[in-house]
Amino acid sequence: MANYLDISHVSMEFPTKNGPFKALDKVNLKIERGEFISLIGHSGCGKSTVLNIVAGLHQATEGAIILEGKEVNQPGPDRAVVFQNHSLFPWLTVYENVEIAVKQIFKGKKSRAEIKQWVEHNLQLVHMSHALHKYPAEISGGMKQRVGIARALAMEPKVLLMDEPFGALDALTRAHLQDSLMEIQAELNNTVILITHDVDEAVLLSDRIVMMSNGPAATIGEVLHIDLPRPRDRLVLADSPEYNHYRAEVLTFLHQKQAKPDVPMTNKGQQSAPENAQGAPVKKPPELKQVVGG
Ligand SMILES: Nc1ncnc2c1ncn2[C@@H]1O[C@H](COP(=O)(O)OP(=O)(O)OP(=O)(O)O)[C@@H](O)[C@H]1O
Repeated sequence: MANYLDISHVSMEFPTKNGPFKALDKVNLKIERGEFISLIGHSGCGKSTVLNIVAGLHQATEGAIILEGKEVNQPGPDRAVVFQNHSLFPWLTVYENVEIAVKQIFKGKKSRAEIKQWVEHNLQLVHMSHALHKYPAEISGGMKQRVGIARALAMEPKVLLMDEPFGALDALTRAHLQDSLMEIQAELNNTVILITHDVDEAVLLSDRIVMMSNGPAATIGEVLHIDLPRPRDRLVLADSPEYNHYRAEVLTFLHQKQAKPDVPMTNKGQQSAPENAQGAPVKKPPELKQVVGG
């Protein structure tokens, strides 16, 4: 079905002590059911703001979010969010962290046995069945992120919103989670908006990559359709001319069309990270956020 989710003429102005700051200007994006969309752009361009508006956490100054024909302007279980820093309750086990969301959503609709089965099924999807009774402090960062994804999936949201869900993970764990996400996507066909700074991640996972211009008053610069057959295998794709063409298109957008000065500062006062030879951000202290580059 076309236009499952419509981000329609969305502008956002934040009040600041120096007067209003226009972060977004007329962002327009129509997303089909089951589409996997990545949002990419330089640090501070407004990706999280777009996601937070879709999630209902921010109110757009202008425009609207229409989901299945209805305007949404507050948070709801139809839009589950997975953040970069897993948000598990430390006093609950892996199982209980998912169960709490499932009980909230399916109260009165699923029996106790069905709830148990559903929680276990979703944890199985993210390969966490072996750790049901562990506490967050007893599992790795990658595992916590898996649990966060299971919790979001278990809510059966209409749209899954992911804000750099793998940003804090090492490259190998990140690759495993990307593969898991592709498997899950093949099975469930979720509608997903993913924010990422990782060009390879965007090309590997997406049906479309939405590239945002630099702020202030950021908007959608270009949209790239990724017409690679699924299932996608990162090793096969590494040698694929099509894959490398898409990758080059995104890099050209970011580093030529929307190039930033050598040492960019966002208006959050954060300095960008240096990149390695592949254009991936180099690991840096946790207080600095990773960026695509400058
Ligand atoms: N509550 C706020 N008040 C004032 N300005 C804000 C607020 N939230 C975000 N901004 C500004 O809006 C712009 C977009 O921020 P946003 O966090 O959406 O960018 P981003 O692309 O997600 O950045 P990053 O990639 O670094 O996470 C930035 O200039 C930011 O400083």
